[in-house]
Amino acid sequence: MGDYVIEADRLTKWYDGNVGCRDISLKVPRGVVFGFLGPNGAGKSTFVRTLLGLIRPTSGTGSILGQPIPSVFSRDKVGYLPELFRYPDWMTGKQLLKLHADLCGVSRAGRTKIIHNLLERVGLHQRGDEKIRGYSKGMQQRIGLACALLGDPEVLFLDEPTSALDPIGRKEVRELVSTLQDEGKTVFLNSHLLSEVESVCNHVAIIDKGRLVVQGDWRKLSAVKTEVEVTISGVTDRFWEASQGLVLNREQLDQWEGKSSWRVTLSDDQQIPALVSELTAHKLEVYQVTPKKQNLEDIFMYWITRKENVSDVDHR
Ligand SMILES: Nc1ncnc2c1ncn2[C@@H]1O[C@H](COP(=O)(O)OP(=O)(O)OP(=O)(O)O)[C@@H](O)[C@H]1O
Repeated sequence: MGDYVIEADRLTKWYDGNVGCRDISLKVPRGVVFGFLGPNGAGKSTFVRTLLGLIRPTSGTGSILGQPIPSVFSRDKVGYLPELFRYPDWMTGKQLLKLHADLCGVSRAGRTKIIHNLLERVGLHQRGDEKIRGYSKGMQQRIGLACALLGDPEVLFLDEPTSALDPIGRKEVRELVSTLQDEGKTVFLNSHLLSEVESVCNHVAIIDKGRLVVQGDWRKLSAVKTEVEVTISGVTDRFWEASQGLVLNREQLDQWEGKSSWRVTLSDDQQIPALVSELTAHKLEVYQVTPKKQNLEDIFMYWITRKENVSDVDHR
């Protein structure tokens, strides 16, 4: 089996002439948490459902765990939490898990313990005997997560796993995802919550209007110039003129008691020492030099709002 757990080659799905996802090629290495991102309607769920064999691709190919899709073998080792799910609400949480255990062939021996552990894992251990109709949305999402984990899958597809959860629940699911990764599982995570994706994923793919825009380690996808906040005193126009080659742009943020703070744009972070040297060479008093850290949201917005779509494929 290759190093890639999920592979797609130009996977395409059209719905009656409307694009669902188009020409998406990607490779997900084993053991990573892979963030699959895109605005509403970008084609994330379509891509996942196509990979899972729930809908037929119009063209292109894919494989999970080395098995071409759709494959019964790979489904056996895959857990899936769909975005829109509805469970029989007359069942209790435990009954639902027993039903799913039957469906995915979990052996009867040890089943009670497995279900008990799963309920504990998703924070529902005291609510397993209650009917699902009495569950809150967040509890329904937790029981869905437990269903996805039944059968101890090697690969998990989680479509918006925290959309109904409160901040505590989100933190718990983040921790659960990290634990799953520690156990060697591969997690394919669709989410709009970029701050969450940022904290659990290194690898991401961003799609828009059905097409892949970019993929790779999100910290390396930054194509935005470096921004630095500086607080100085004694700055003159002469200084800015002298540093034209270095400072690509500047914006004054504040001014008080002879000091001023600026947001300065440099071509990259290698230029920060040069900026500091330039400031001191001009005998300016430097109170603060703080590079602005880019978060996943900055990077997402950059790639989604830029004019031309360029694929930067990085499978490391
Ligand atoms: N069953 C369907 N029939 C027709 N069009 C569909 C169907 N499912 C999705 N689409 C269309 O395909 C496109 C991609 O939808 P999809 O649900 O895959 O996007 P998404 O990125 O998962 O969106 P969201 O973040 O809002 O869940 C949208 O234009 C959507 O309207």
